[in-house]
Amino acid sequence: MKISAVVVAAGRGLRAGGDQPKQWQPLAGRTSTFFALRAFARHPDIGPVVLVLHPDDLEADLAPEMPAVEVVAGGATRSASVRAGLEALEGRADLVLIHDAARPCVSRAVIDGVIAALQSAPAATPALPVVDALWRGEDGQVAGSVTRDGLYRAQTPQGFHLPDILRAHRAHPEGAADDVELARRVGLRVAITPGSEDNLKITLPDDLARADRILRDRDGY
Ligand SMILES: Nc1ccn([C@@H]2O[C@H](COP(=O)(O)OP(=O)(O)OP(=O)(O)O)[C@@H](O)[C@H]2O)c(=O)n1
Ligand SMILES: C[C@](O)(CO)[C@H](O)COP(=O)(O)O
Repeated sequence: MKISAVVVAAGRGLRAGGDQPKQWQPLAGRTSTFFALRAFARHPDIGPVVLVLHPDDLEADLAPEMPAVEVVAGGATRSASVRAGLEALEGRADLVLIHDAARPCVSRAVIDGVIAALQSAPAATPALPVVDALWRGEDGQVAGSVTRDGLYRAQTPQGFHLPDILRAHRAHPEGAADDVELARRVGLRVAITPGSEDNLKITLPDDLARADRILRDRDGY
């Protein structure tokens, strides 16, 4: 089966702050987008790879050393950006892995876990079980406990059969937090595969430094 990838990099990174969006800030000598893209571009079983950029970034010489990929313009929401990438792939792949450019430390093992699950499942996502106690807070006070049983922290790449996830996006242009949620809205069952603590999403200011440490600790990063 032909496996493609969509890497979404069209957000503005408001929660992370900084003088440019988080996916373009310096990280281990490159950028988060570089490392996220490279994980898919150098995988021997994956291609084509589509990079989704903010319209303002299309003309910018943001990444002279980027892996060779196709580029399309994203939209105002993550879902709109993903859909732009999926539309560009229509008819050219069987499977698609959808990944955040803001998750630069994704490993080959996490990617391969999703691909393996897609051989028998309609959709698959890496995730980590919640291990901490969970509370609801009100006015700075602990107001109650929430069971952690059966709760997971979602990661990417989220994997699908390309026609299925295109159908889900077209049926639900209102979008959702992630593609798993849209897939479930059209009735797809989504398998959970092993995630990794290293596969963090750069979201808040300190996350860049953490990702930097993870990448520099890897051999030949
Ligand atoms: N309109 C958008 C919004 C998000 N993304 C991408 O989706 C991924 C996950 O989104 P998130 O972490 O929420 O990124 P931002 O929207 O950029 O962050 P923030 O909400 O802090 O502004 C990121 O790689 C981001 O670039 C995108 O391609 N298009
Ligand atoms: C897709 C995702 O990375 C799953 O954890 C996440 O939903 C992306 O965006 P969010 O704005 O941080 O929810």
